[in-house]
Amino acid sequence: MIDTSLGDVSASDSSPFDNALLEALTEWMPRQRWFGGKTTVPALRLIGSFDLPHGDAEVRVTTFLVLDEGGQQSRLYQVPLTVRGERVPELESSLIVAISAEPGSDNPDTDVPVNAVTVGDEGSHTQFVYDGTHDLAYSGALLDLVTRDQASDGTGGATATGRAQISGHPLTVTHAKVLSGEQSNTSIIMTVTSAEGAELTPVICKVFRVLHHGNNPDVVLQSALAKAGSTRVPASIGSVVGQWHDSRMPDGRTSGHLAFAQEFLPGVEDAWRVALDAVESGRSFVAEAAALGEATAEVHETLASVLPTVAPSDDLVAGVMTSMRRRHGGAVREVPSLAEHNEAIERVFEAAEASPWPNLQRIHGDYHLGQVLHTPNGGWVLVDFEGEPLRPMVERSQPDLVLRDIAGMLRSFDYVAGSYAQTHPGESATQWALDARAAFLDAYIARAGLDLRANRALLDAFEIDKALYEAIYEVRNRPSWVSIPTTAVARLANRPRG
Ligand SMILES: Nc1ncnc2c1ncn2[C@@H]1O[C@H](COP(=O)(O)OP(=O)(O)O)[C@@H](O)[C@H]1O
Ligand SMILES: O=P(O)(O)O[C@H]1O[C@H](CO)[C@@H](O[C@H]2O[C@H](CO)[C@@H](O)[C@H](O)[C@H]2O)[C@H](O)[C@H]1O
Repeated sequence: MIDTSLGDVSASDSSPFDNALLEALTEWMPRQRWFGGKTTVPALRLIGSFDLPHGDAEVRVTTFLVLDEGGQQSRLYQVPLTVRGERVPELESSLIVAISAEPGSDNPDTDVPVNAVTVGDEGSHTQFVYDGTHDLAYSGALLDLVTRDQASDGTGGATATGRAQISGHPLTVTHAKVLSGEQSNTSIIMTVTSAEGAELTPVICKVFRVLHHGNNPDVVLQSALAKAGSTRVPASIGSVVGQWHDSRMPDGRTSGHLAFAQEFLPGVEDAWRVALDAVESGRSFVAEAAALGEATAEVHETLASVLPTVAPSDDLVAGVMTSMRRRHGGAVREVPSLAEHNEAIERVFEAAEASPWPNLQRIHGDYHLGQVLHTPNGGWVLVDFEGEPLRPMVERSQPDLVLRDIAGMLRSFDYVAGSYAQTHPGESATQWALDARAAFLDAYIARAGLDLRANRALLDAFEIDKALYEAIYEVRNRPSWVSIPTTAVARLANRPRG
């Protein structure tokens, strides 16, 4: 259990309204996709909150920073809320709670609905609390904070500060919609106009749900690439940095990214969908995989030129191998059938450890087909540089080996074949995946000048490591898919080696 003494809103600051709301969030948060502690009842504590300035006096736009101490590891969540005196029919499905207070009373009569639509007892002092990410008022206030470099000081020492990357361009949000799907954060797609009323390229603003100390690699890496003029990421618009109390820090405070806004590329498909369409219709993916290999090498090259790189000292190599072995142990605990390959895996790890290693540098970190978008004119564009959600944030922010990204994408081609075989019994897309793999590697090697095949044990070790990660991910999230990575572990660990 980590030290969770983050500090909190002092008893005198914490109003009956806050307490009632926290009780409602205890019911509501576990039903949200981004909530991580699925197996335990949350134990929530409010550690701070801040309001965002905006023009509508009828609505309060606020954000609660809520610590969940219910699981093995505490998690700090960002929960944007809007509070309105009137019920809004269009926001009905985003209603979290209605809280009624007698005028002048310290003890509000709280109505915590079992689900968001069974709210009763609405008096003239009822406050309707909505999931802010679905309320246009929140989107407008958030983008204002970013593009106007505004700041907000809140309770419990919490603050939020906008950092525009395009200066002098205040934007008005005219429409906003939360991106649907299985996301670990909440992304809002915003239709925006300029100060003169002209409709501009839409914006996607990712609201980070689980907060971490330090800079988020998604913001750092995409901003650095965009600043370097790379067209392999969407243009960056800006970010929000938060501060909050954390008694584990020397000065009792910490900071981290709260949100990231970038250009939204409308009508694009991710490479996972493009690849599935190809395999379903019997089309090769060789040309697309080659272009992806080249785009990947280009992004790695840019990252190495604008962010630190480091030579593979014995200590660094040992650190990476320790983390691989730790993951191997964890995967065997969660998927015991993997144990039959323990010795073979260890042999690959030992061979990898003894191999020559390239320099370490910043990388994507969780690279797979779902993280790449196909744009009609610009080819492949990469998103979501946050790293593997199951890996600690400090590790994700360190220089690493490009082989981790390469292995991630190679695993993804295998996943296409694996998912195809599941839905087409008796058929195989193995050759389709092998061809895509060869084309990706050839193009990467040609552009980067790094012969990934010359040192096969190192690449095998990273592929095994990724497949072990996937086995853990699948057993926790999609148990019917776990055979895709476990079959790969068996194949890679026992591959004949000269
Ligand atoms: N700039 C963008 N333009 C168009 N679509 C995007 C953009 N950024 C993200 N997406 C879409 O949103 C999905 C989720 O974004 P992602 O950054 O992966 O969020 P999460 O961290 O929550 O998984 C992506 O797979 C992609 O389909
Ligand atoms: O949520 P993220 O996109 O950051 O990544 C997590 O979820 C991915 C699944 O959506 C998972 O990717 C695995 O499944 C993909 C097919 O759905 C496949 O293309 C990837 O190769 C495979 O790793 C990813 O591992 C996980 O971190």
